[in-house]
This record gives sequence, C-alpha cells and structure tokens, in this order.
Amino acid sequence: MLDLCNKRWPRKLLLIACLLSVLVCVLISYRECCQQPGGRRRDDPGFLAAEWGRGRNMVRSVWDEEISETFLSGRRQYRMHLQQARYVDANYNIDVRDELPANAGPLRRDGTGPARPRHRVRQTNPHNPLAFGYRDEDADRSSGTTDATLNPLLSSNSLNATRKLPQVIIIGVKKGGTRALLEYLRLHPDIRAVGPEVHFFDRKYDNGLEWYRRKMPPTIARQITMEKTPSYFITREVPARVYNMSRDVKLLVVVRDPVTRAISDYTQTVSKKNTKKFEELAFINNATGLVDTSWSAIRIGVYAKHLERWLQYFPLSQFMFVSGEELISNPGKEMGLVQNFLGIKKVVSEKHFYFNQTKGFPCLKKKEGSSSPHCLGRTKGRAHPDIEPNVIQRLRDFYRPFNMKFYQMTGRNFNWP
Ligand SMILES: Nc1ncnc2c1ncn2[C@@H]1O[C@H](COP(=O)(O)OS(=O)(=O)O)[C@@H](OP(=O)(O)O)[C@H]1O
Repeated sequence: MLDLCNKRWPRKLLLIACLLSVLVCVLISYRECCQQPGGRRRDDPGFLAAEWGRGRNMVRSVWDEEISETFLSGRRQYRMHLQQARYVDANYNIDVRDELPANAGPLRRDGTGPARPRHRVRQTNPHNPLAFGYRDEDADRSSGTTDATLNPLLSSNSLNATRKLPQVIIIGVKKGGTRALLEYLRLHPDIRAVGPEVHFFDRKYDNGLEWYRRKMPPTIARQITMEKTPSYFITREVPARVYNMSRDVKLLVVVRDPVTRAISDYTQTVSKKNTKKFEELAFINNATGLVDTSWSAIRIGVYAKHLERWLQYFPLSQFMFVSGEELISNPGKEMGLVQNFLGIKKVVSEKHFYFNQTKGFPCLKKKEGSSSPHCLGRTKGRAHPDIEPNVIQRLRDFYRPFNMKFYQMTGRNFNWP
C-alpha cells in the first residue's frame, strides 16, 4: 500500500514502457531489413530459391512483345522491363543471380521506375541464331554441339539446370521434315534440344549413355530434353537400345509420301556425288519394273515394316506420326497436334510462320532486330529432278499396300496418292 502511494512509481512505469517500445522498434526494424516472412535470411540460398519461386509465378511468357512485369519479392516490388525479348520465360532466361539490365530494378516507392538494383538479373535469349543453319548432312562433324553450347547464354546459368537423357526423340524419317519439326519445337520454352543429329543409338552406342547424356543441353525440371536422328527409325538395333534407356520415351516420326521421300533422298545423294539415274537405282530391272528394295531410298519408305519392329518394344500411344506434308502446308495446326501429344502448352502456332514465296516453304517470322526471315537452310527444300510419270506410278503401286497397312497401324490416314 505504501509502495502504491509512492509518487515515484508512475515515473518508473513510464520509463519501463519507453524501454519496451524502443525494444519493439528495434525488433521490427531488424525484421524489416534482415529477415523475410519465412524467417530466412537474405543471404540464405534457400531464401533466394523461395524468393525466385515466388517471382517466377509473376512473370508471364510473351511472344514478340516488350516484357514489363512486376516481380514481387517479399514486401518489395521489382520491375523487370525487358525489351527486345522475343520470348521471355523466367524459368530459364532470367537469372536473379546474374546481371541486371540497365533499365531493370526495384520500383521506386511511388512505382514509377527502377531504383537501385538489389539482385542482378540477366536476360538471355533462348533463340539460337545458328539454329536454322544446321545442315543435317553435316551432322557428324558438328555433333558435339548442342544449342546450349552454341549459345553461351543458354549454357550455364539456368537455375538448377542439369543435362538429362532425352524424354522425346524424333526417330525419323530421313527427308520427312525432321529438321523443320525440331526447329519449330525449339521455339517452345519447355523444349530444349540438341541441334545436330547425335546418332547415338545407331553409330555411337559404344560411347555409353553417359556420353549421350552429356550431349544434351541443360534443362530445368519442367523442360523436355530432345534430339533428332532420323536414321533411328530404320536401324534394326535401335528400338531395343532406346527401350533400355527408357521405356517411357515419346517417339516422334515425321512421315511423308514415300515416293516423294525417295526422290528427296536421291536429290540429296546427287548433290554430293555423281550417281546413276533415279529409275536405274529404283528398279532391279527397268523392263520388268521390279522395285529394288535393297536401295535405301526405297527401303526407308516401307514405313509399316520399320514400325513393326518398334512396336515390339513400345506401345502405339508413345508414338506420334507427324505429317511431313501438313508440316509444310499447315505448320501451325500440325504443331498444335505435336504440342498436344507432348503434353505441353500450345505456344507454337500459325502466328509464328509465314509462307516464303521464294523458298516455297514456310519460314519463321523475322526475329526482332533482324530484317531477314528465318528459313531452313539450303539443303532443305531443294528442287527435285524430273522423274518420268510412269516411274512414279510404278512406285506408287509398289508402296500402296504398305501405306494402307501403315495407316491401319497408326490410325492416321495420310492420303498419299
Ligand atoms: N519449312 C521448311 N523448309 C524447308 N524444307 C522443309 C520445311 N518443312 C518441311 N521441309 C521438308 O523437309 C525435307 C527435309 O527433311 P529432313 O529435315 O527430315 O531431312 S534430313 O533427313 O534431316 O536430311 C525437305 O525435303 P526436300 O524438299 O526434298 O529438300 C522439305 O521438303
């Protein structure tokens, strides 16, 4: 009672209250400046990853457009203003640990523009300017090169990117339009592919799976690794070898009218060396009209036979048979089917293509900052030699039953004449 009556007691209370509020202020400031809501420190790698995860969701993929997105990080806002980004996807072409573009940085408090950068951000371009220059005939000489190694921006800095064995392979067919398919798929941010043909399962199998894996570009979790080697489809040993690597792999086969395909194959051979006339090679005896199935240009087109071997290892559901003709006449639609089969978002569509009158084929619309369109190289879309109509007719008659069988096996009618 005496104490309560003591006049000094309220002053003591006031002092304690003051000290307590100072302590609370110090704690709040510490939390504001040094900790995130999850309790992690800024320099904790776990925090950086968590922060990146949040930011990633805020960045949308945009085609051919200026990107201006808000990147929320904890309580602060970051504005990434990335110009000249043809396709930007935060998962692999913006790395928070790297360099910040001049115009990027945290928003000022009033939200008007970038202030001093906190993280350094790098914008990378997933489009390899060399991608369209591959010549499949040159594949062996360059097979050590992936799109990642050609484009240093793709090679290393992707968050948690690792080299994986392919989940998708374009296994054929030679001259079917495999290069076009691969290059169109490479536009997709969820696809990373080796540029040149690897020829692992048919020619370099002895190098071992580890060698093969190292040929693949680095990918992050949601990205699909793929390669294309058209000779796989017709090489006897390949289905078992692919199965040994993965029984779940998805297999893309680009097929084309086998007669046109054979002429295309022949055109390629002629471009390299002097050769007999097409009809001399196509028939055992031109007079009897017996087709020479030992000539690879003819043999490759008997698709049903080759497919039979693959079906001993893989169910039909793991294959997609892409129409080489549709890839030329309607690339957007055919690419829609492919993306659907691969279970990826439909990103590549008709808007990415235009028909190049001079080349006579679809090409990709020009890249930003470049005035020239992107067409496949000179070895794609060559002029074919004139072949006598009766030779063509005899080949059509030869292929017809095999084609019918192939339509039946695949469930897709390609309507080849
Ligand atoms: N956009 C575009 N531009 C050029 N060429 C195109 C395109 N789309 C499909 N094609 C067809 O692809 C044929 C070549 O097929 P591949 O790429 O499978 O050839 S290879 O086996 O890799 O050598 C090639 O065969 P040829 O016309 O005989 O040269 C083309 O018909």
